[in-house]
Amino acid sequence: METAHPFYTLRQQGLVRVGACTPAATSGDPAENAAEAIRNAEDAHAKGIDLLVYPELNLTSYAIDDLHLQDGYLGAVEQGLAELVAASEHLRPVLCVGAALVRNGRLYNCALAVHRGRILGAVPKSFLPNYREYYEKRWFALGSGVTGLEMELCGQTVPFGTDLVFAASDYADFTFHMEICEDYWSPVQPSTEGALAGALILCNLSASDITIGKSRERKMLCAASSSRNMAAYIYSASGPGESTTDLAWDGQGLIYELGEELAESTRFQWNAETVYADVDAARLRQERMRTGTFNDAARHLDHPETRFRRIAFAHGDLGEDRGLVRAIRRYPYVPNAPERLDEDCYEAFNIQVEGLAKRIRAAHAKCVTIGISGGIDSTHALIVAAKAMDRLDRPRTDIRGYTLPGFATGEDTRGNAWALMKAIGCTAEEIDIRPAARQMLGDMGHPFADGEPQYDVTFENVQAGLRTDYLFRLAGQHGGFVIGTGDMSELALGWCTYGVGDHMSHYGVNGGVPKTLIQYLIRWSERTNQFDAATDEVLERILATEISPELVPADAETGAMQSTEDRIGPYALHDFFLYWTLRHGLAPSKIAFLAWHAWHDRNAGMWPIGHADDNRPEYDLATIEKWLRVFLQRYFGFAQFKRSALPNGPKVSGGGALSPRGDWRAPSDGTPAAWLAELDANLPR
Ligand SMILES: Nc1ncnc2c1ncn2[C@@H]1O[C@H](COP(=O)(O)OP(=O)(O)OC[C@H]2O[C@@H]([n+]3cccc(C(=O)O)c3)[C@H](O)[C@@H]2O)[C@@H](O)[C@H]1O
Ligand SMILES: Nc1ncnc2c1ncn2[C@@H]1O[C@H](COP(=O)(O)OP(=O)(O)OP(=O)(O)O)[C@@H](O)[C@H]1O
Ligand SMILES: NC(=O)CC[C@H](N)C(=O)O
Repeated sequence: METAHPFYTLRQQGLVRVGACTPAATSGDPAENAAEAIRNAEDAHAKGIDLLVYPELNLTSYAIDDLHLQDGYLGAVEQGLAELVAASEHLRPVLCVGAALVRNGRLYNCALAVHRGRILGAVPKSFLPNYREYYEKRWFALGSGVTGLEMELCGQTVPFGTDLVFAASDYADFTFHMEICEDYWSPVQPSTEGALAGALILCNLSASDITIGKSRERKMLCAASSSRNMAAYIYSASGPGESTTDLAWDGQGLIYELGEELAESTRFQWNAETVYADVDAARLRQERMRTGTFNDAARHLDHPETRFRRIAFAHGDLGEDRGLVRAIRRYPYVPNAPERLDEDCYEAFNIQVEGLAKRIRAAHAKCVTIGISGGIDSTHALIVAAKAMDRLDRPRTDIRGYTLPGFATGEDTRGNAWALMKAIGCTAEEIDIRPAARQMLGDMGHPFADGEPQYDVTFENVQAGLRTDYLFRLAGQHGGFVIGTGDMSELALGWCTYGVGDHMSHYGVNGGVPKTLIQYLIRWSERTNQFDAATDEVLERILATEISPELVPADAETGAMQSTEDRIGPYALHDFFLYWTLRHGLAPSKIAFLAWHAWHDRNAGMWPIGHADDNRPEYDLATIEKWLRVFLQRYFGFAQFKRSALPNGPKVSGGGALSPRGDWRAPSDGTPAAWLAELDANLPR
């Protein structure tokens, strides 16, 4: 295998490829089960899998009743294990295999970690089911409380106990724990202690007979375990080939991470199957670090890491490019699946409406004022305000919409602004800000006042400032307050005019909504008939218009409007960068790695439902790097002072918010140097 630039390797990015194997079982034949396990391990090796989880007692067989207690049989199990250990010598994955083993005259139902010819440890099952169809206490000794021991196995001295976590010495964040089937049905799950002791990946070797509804129950437990323990959870249940004397087996392999399913096997099939996925162990470590409850829970259980043995092993990763087996959303704030998208939009929209309605009532506002540009942010703020007034049983005329054309306002957007205000039924007015702007620019000695085409930031900010000035004074005049329209993406970038500008308002309804979601919220309001057909028609027109602040006149030769995305980069990428920075704290090079996998091929992966076919860009690594630099410079540098003085507004997304009183606190005089240096050091050149 060829060595790749570290940037392209899973190890560098803190990802570990894990597999759940459902082998073809042969009931009561350890030699054949070992041979099958070796075939599965070789297949996993070829797939580049780092950690492979087999079912409970896969070498021994689970449903063999009193055969478990036959010395002749137990010898065959150890022989099978020895063959697997020998075969593992040249294989990549750590193998989590199940076998019944005798130690000190007691038979234990064990999970063993086997890697490159070494048995790293043996963990006995803590909880033995002995109710309904289960009789495990008839054969096995309880593992609960068994710690600190060793056993002799296949000529090796092997750590034995429920106090083991395994950690690769040459692969950061590759740490795991093993538990066995019933262990995760228990109210006190052994893997919780393993997680608190440092394991990021939790493995469950299971022999769970299938009855109606059991699959859902197992998924629920995987989701809950991975979510509560802030971990990846790999689960493998025995499949066809186990004895069907009284029970049946479906072979269910599952991989979960932080409550979300990454992979699932096909059940009820005779052939072996290994499902696999790349789990983001570094993200899990981050998640624990940023959720104090995880530390508190360790204290609550008297710090399991002081009791656990940490078994080190050298993984021996060769540093090859193994691609990425993991779905990465192009739009982290926009779900791909239609039902999820509708649910998210319903919640987002109602959070905004609820936030504003409460504020209107609390402020005893006679009206609200909004600057209506014909762009999507102010459009969205207006439809949220309309619903808020509806909910308060007040007329929509209590919304005072102002279109405030300046030097660069296009006729189309101005027309859209008017059409929208009419369709919504708010009070609509127009004030030409150009005379006031000319006056101000002249007073300031700006060359534009003398006819020079100097369209600099001052020229822009004078217009943005005057609009805000008008809106605040009009709000005061009419007994109301100003609704801010700026969105979360603009706050991330500091893409607004500070203080006396669109940065300021009395209540910012969109501050918690990223730009990429706003378009979907407007579409959702159309799809779910929140407004009438006339409004929907205007909304469609507005969605079709390119995002532009319209602060600088159109190009004299081409007539092209100033495009926001030409200047600061695509919001699609900025929202991607924002999500992984704000919510997960990932290093910039890791974010570039994920962005490249998500965006470099327009035909790969999913697009959100309804996403236009003719608007499916792709970005190479150089482009991603270019805009990521802009993002880092603005987000960690220049933009924070604007966020530190932010109006109130509701948090909307689980992906974070930028209020200095909420999810994101940072100094207003910071520097992006460390993040830019990390990018320099780790991107391929
Ligand atoms: N850390 C810090 N603490 C305190 N003050 C700091 C500061 N860093 C810069 N400053 C000062 O802040 C000022 C610069 O900030 P600011 O006045 O906001 O102005 P600035 O960010 O330079 O300009 C606003 C930008 O936002 C764009 N914009 C405006 C309006 C709407 C939209 C839109 O598309 O929605 C876009 C516009 O095109 C322009 O590029 C300077 O006077 C600078 O000295
Ligand atoms: N011509 C205009 N008339 C009224 N208000 C305006 C006008 N232009 C800008 N504004 C106000 O300033 C805000 C920021 O304007 P700008 O167009 O620069 O950015 P934007 O983020 O693209 O917003 P939008 O999508 O609402 O246009 C707008 O949301 C709007 O409230
Ligand atoms: N092997 C086991 O521990 C099976 C018990 C488990 N509660 C089940 O329902 O599948």
